[in-house]
Amino acid sequence: MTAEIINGKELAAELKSEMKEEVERVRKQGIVPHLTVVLVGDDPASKSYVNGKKKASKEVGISSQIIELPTFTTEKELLKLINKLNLDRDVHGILVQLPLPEHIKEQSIIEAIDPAKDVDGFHPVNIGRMMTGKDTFLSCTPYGIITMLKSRNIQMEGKHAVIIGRSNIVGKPVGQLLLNENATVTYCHSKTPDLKTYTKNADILIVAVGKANKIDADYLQDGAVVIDVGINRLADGTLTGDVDFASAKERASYITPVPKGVGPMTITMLLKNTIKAAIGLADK
Ligand SMILES: Nc1nc(=O)c2c([nH]1)NC[C@@H]1CN(c3ccc(C(=O)N[C@@H](CCC(=O)O)C(=O)O)cc3)C=[N+]21
Repeated sequence: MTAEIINGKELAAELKSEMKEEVERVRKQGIVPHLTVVLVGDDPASKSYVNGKKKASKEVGISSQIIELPTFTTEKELLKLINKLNLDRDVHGILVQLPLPEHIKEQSIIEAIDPAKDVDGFHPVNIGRMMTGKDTFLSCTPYGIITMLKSRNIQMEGKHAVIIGRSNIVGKPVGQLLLNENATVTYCHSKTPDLKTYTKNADILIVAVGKANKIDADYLQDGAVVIDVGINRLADGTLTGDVDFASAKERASYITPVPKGVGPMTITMLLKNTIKAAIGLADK
């Protein structure tokens, strides 16, 4: 079997053109959706992601601002800024780019953001709402993954979804969303012995391990749906996922590439959350 490729960049473009119209509509009601991105330090990868967010916001008519702070910014200073942004009625979405420098406790920053402006969906209140299946801001990568599956009408109900990786921003929440869709969910991680026993039984395999080309066709059941969340930059500068694409696509039914897969969808869901935040806050 040769898999159908789910191109995240193309799907993102379709969704962005729909969102552009929605932004035009809300702008007519006097709401100008605004996203503030806070970047602490000068990690080149973070800078490039943040610029991607700014560019995508512009494409759909969302106003955005990047606040760049030096690495030596203290936790207290950052908390003060967040508090100011929480109170600013013109700011609808607040995103603090992760990872933060080591001297800043990420969790205190995440918990300081007003849940109504938490377009990343990382605040414990929003995670709790997601777990209980309530309307909320879904974390962007998991939300993007579910949107990719739905775009191809891939059935989740009753299917065995296996997730490799248990991070708070990808693995754990994507499992919850799949469970909400009535999939049977198995979490695997770096301490799981004999990974193949699990992956071989996966109808849907979500790979978020951060190791280039770790999963090849040998790990897959025939016809599996393979979602590659990895972004690994090789020594020669090329970007590759956690899945050996050339090998896996010969056994999968659907597969997402890297680049042009989950990454562009992550940014697109952030825009969707920002519009939702703007509409939600306007009612307050
Ligand atoms: N608070 C916070 N929220 C995030 O959502 C967040 C974060 N911190 N920290 C880092 C990760 C990573 N992330 C990506 C988004 C888009 C691409 C993306 O668009 N990638 C392109 C390639 C981009 C390139 O060429 O470098 C692609 O896969 O086609 C990748 C990675 C968001 N993150």
